Amino acid sequence: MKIVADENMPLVQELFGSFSSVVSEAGRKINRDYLLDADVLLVRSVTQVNSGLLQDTKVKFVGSATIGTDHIDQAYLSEQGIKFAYAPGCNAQAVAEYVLAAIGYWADYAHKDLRKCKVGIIGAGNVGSRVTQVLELLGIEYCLNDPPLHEQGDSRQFVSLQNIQQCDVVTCHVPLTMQGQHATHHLINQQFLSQMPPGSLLINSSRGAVLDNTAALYCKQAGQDIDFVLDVWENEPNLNIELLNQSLIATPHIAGYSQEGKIRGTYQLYQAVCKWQGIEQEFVLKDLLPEAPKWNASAELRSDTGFLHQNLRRFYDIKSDDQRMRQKLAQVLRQSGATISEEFDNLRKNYPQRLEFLELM
Ligand SMILES: NC(=O)C1=CN([C@@H]2O[C@H](COP(=O)(O)OP(=O)(O)OC[C@H]3O[C@@H](n4cnc5c(N)ncnc54)[C@H](O)[C@@H]3O)[C@@H](O)[C@H]2O)C=CC1
Ligand SMILES: O=C(O)C(=O)[C@H](O)COP(=O)(O)O
Repeated sequence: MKIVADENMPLVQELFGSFSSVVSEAGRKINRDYLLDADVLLVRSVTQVNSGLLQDTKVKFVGSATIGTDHIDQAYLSEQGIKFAYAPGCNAQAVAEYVLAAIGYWADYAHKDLRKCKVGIIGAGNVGSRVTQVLELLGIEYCLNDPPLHEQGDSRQFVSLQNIQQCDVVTCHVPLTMQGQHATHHLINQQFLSQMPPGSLLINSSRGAVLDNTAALYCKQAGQDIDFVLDVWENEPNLNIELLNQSLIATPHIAGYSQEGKIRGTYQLYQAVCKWQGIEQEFVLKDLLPEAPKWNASAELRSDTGFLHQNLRRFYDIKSDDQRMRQKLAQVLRQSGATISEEFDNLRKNYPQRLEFLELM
């Protein structure tokens, strides 16, 4: 068996090497030439998997070590009888910790008392649910919006998007969908943004196009008093620098980039390939995950979340990710040579080790 894999996937050789040859390559460079004699293709979100990539190849299994699957033409794979697997929930905790760090930084920056704030969560799946766990841990009020789950009979209480947009903090945890009754493309649009109260915060760590980036820039340029924490951008990796400049926190699509999240992603695909091939698994996940110091959000923190940012930053300092991105992209703009897109990808490829720090169920 021959596997072609994104070079940003950890442990591929270790997990698959005993029963397959493995070729690793930068995700954006994987093209049909790499795949002509490949049986399995393992990608991350930067490789568009469709007929243009797979036609006339013998690939029979595609795996994406990610939660989001908007880069995969699943209808084509199904038509061609190509098996598909992804990694639901693999890095959900990392995103929830990113959101907590963003809220903590904003509260510190804007002198907000989080005990008097309400967080509106759009999308109550793996990530959104972990965000609720984190907020409950800290005694911070929240509400949920998820029409598909509500229609499926989920027993949790849900509110309308109109209620969400009145919250002090809005955080998006939906897939990017272009069609259908609940399509999420530009879900956060000019109308939504205009209804957000002065001094509120919008966090987008889902997909760039869930937020209309042009509308977001317009509202800031028009002087609207809302803050943005943006991890994902329309037209990645060629993001809108002016929107970055207008954001409180800007990061290069790394909300899910904990070591554990990346390892779980590869491991979930290892499990899927072993099942597909009838191979007995040699490895167990817990033996692959790093030891990490855990933060016990003590009771007193529940009473005074004012120290949230100061307490959190020793585990994850979101502002350092923001500063690194701004410095690197500013260098690009000053010098010829590298491009914004190349630097965006470099920031992700060379992202420093980050370990998960919360004990969630
Ligand atoms: N920035 C990053 O590094 C990461 C980003 N993501 C993104 O976050 C998204 C969510 O991740 P999970 O929560 O694990 O996915 P999930 O599939 O567990 O949950 C998504 C939820 O969104 C809901 N939903 C769909 N359309 C909606 C709409 N129009 N309004 C409200 N809710 C809607 C679904 O019913 C579902 O409950 C992923 O699809 C991915 O695009 C995920 C991991 C890392
Ligand atoms: O899992 C997802 O969905 C994500 O957004 C990942 O953080 C994407 O990471 P890459 O696949 O782009 O490395």
